[in-house]
Amino acid sequence: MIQLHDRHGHFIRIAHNELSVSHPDAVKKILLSPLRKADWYTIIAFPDGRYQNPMSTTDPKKKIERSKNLVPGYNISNLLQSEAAIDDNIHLFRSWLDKFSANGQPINLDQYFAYLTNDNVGEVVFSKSFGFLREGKDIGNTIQNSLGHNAYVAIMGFYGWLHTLLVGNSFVTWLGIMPYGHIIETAMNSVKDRQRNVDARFDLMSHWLRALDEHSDRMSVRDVHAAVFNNIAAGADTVACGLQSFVYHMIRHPTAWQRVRDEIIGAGLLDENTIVSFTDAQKLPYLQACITEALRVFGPVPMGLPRVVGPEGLYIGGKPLPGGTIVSVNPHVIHQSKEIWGPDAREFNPERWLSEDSAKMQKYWIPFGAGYASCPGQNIARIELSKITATIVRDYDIHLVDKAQEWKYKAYFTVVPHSWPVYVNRAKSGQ
Ligand code: HEM
Repeated sequence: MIQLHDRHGHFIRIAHNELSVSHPDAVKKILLSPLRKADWYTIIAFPDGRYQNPMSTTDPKKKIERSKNLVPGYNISNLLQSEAAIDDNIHLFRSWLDKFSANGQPINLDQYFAYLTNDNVGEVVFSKSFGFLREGKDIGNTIQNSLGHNAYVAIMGFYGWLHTLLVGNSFVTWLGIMPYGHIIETAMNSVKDRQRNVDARFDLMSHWLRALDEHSDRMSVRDVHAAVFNNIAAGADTVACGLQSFVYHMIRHPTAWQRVRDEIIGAGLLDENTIVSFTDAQKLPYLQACITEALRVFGPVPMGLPRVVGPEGLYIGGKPLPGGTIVSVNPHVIHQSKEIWGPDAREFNPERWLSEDSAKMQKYWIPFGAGYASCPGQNIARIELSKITATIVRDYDIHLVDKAQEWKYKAYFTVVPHSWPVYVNRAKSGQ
């Protein structure tokens, strides 16, 4: 899509009634305005159409109404109640890195990042890890299957009727034959357990069950189930990709790696028995610039976010777009635009975020989308990315097994990189 825009300009017709738009005004005129989401989103009602949720709801007003019951849980101070549980998972993750470091064997970080982010999302949403890190394996092939789910959603969203016929119906849900096994089972059991003890911990589910208690007129237990599915589905691959992008680009820029380590040492965050806290990691401007740049140069969502032009039509860059046209804004396309970012748009350059122009650039930085439909989980992502990257850079040296090897990736609604094995070594303390 990036190459097509390079060759043919701001507007690429990608279906009979759909345009991919790369014009700099697209963020403001498409994502930041209250245009209806395209029908593709209706597939997000998983496992079937009874489980409507904010993402599957295309009408902006109804979407905002649905989100209202769920959003208070996502504020930072609530989320930080799960920080100790995230720390426990990062300790487990480090014990795997230490094992590979000790035996000198290469590690596929994509797998271990996926275990870590799945276990973290379990903790944040319903105070339960899925146990991937404890076992050091993809229990029941769940993560592999979720990749199939990711591909299915990206494609079948365009064939809603076929999806309903094949799997998106209550009969198939009742049969219980879909391959989400371990994740859905753990999630459903947790909702059931928690309904007996709403106050077990201050996690997202406790907020949602309390909202259900207070507003049973505008919410049902199915809304809670849908929110749990949705957050688990949206909250692991994405953060894992962000972590991969950070490490992959930083090990190719060793001076940036060292500069972050120096920043951490300079801030006195030297105790290797502790995981760097979110509060401390936030105070490291160069680390934050590197995370921001990793999400820009290769962010987790490479698919267009489609909206429908209202009946009055829309002008973008002087081009008239008739009412009913589907217009989509692809974060990868916007993030690679030389018109927006300059000639080094396709290079990893964290310094751009420390320049005077960074505030102007921020409005084109859309890894989490933008506007009324943007990612509600971005604070969770920021907490995880800040803590995990700071701890890894402080504690490890990482090298590609084959310096010339580029990663490979599978791109659906989210993109999942793989095949870039590395050696990890414990860093000498304070260097
Ligand atoms: C770096 C990590 C992440 C990125 C880049 C990301 C990006 C996105 C994007 C682009 C969307 C769709 C916006 C649209 O349709 O216009 C989205 C939606 C969503 N994300 Fe994230 N996300 C991340 C992490 C998370 C996490 C950690 C969670 C929760 C645990 C989460 C939960 C959700 C949910 C529930 C939706 C659908 C919400 C709605 O439409 O109201 N995301 N995310």
